[in-house]
Amino acid sequence: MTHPTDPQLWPANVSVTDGVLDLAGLSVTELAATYGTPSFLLDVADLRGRAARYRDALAGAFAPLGVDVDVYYASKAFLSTAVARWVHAEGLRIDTAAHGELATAIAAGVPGADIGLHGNNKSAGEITLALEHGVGRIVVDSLPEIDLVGSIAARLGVRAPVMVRVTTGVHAGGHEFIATAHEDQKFGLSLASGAAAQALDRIHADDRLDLLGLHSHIGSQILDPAGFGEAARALLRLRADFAGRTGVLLPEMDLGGGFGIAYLPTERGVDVAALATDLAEILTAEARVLGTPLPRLSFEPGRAIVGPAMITLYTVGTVKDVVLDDGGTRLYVSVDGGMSDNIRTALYDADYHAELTSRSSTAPRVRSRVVGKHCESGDIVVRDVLLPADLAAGDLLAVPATGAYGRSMASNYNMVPRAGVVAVEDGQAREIVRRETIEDVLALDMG
Ligand SMILES: Cc1ncc(COP(=O)(O)O)c(C=O)c1O
Ligand SMILES: N[C@@H](CCCC[NH3+])C(=O)O
Repeated sequence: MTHPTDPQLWPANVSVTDGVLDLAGLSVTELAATYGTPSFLLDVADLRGRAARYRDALAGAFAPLGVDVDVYYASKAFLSTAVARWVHAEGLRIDTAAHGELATAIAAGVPGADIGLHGNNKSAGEITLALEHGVGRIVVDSLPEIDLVGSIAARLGVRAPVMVRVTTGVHAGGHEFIATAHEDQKFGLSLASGAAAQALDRIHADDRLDLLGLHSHIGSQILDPAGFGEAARALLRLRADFAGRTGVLLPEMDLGGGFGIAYLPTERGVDVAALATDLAEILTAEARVLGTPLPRLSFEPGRAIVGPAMITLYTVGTVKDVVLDDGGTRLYVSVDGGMSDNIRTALYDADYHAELTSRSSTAPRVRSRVVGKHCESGDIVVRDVLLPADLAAGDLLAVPATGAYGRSMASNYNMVPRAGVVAVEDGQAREIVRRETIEDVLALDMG
């Protein structure tokens, strides 16, 4: 059994007394009574600590080289105005990829200069909103987008700061659906086909655009850091080629996000300090070969900042023993949420862990599966976990490491209201995203 205090898997401020989990000074039994379940519970100090550690590790590794580093929080992992303010206060900027994320960052009071805009199919409305708010950069993802951004900038009378997202051919990431830099997928401009160089030339020749540099995001939930170095070297070479052609040495380079975290007691997340130190060496060596100084760098971690800072709290309902082909049994533990608050298990075969957190149990641990309440047999939250055999309706189960791509990918499947997010700090809790009600769901029905 893993005791829920392993900081790789659980938020930093958890403890367990008589089997009851306490998060930042409040027990999950009190939190469930006040806010209901399923709920996402956020350890605010843990979130802020991770943001600060990423900033310090990445900036610290490059400071001795005289290279400045910006860290953008990839808000697709999870965003609310409170989270935007907290991570911004820790020195992170905000990376957005659609209207809602951009609007939330703006509503949080994050200055435009500290916001970036991504997307493979940005609308004219999104680009206009970004430029009206003076975003620090728009990451161009296709050739047609160059003219779209240019024409909107001209209409607004501004010069648009842009980067070019380069598909480097590096294959990385936890699942095919979340690898983003191989050739046959929708993101970016290919290095191999020459599309990236063509984009650079076009932007360079366009007075409406200010070309800041190159961007690469190779994938998500990456546990082997080698791909970052490979992609970075490819970008430095492209930058040197461009400088050779035009005499312009691009000032910035973004190496994206994708830093993997632990989802199981046996896993370890990426050691960002070690990764940053290795990367600093790789980039220094490559820059020496190319004879070019290093650019200002940026990174876009999402999952690694918010993922481990949240847990999902569920109430157990039906529990049944199912006989398997091998003659053994599996305990099917149904909870009051499921694929509507965590689609990752169904979508990526993702693994999660779960613990009973509302009482202690001396019952033997048995092979179990935590499933949701939706009308799909694939509605699985935790595929394989050992749970006490005496689990019963009314028990509280917690699933750790659900802060990233849980609430942000939540749905109303079966017309369930989406779970809220409760932020806890120093014994105080408040909902930062309100739990939806049936009235919210019905309100969209126009009759
Ligand atoms: C462009 C871009 N930047 C950053 C991220 C953040 O990734 P992660 O949450 O894996 O750190 C993503 C998602 O993978 C992305 O597409
Ligand atoms: N949603 C994915 C990550 C995609 C990241 C966006 N490029 C996940 O849950 O792992």
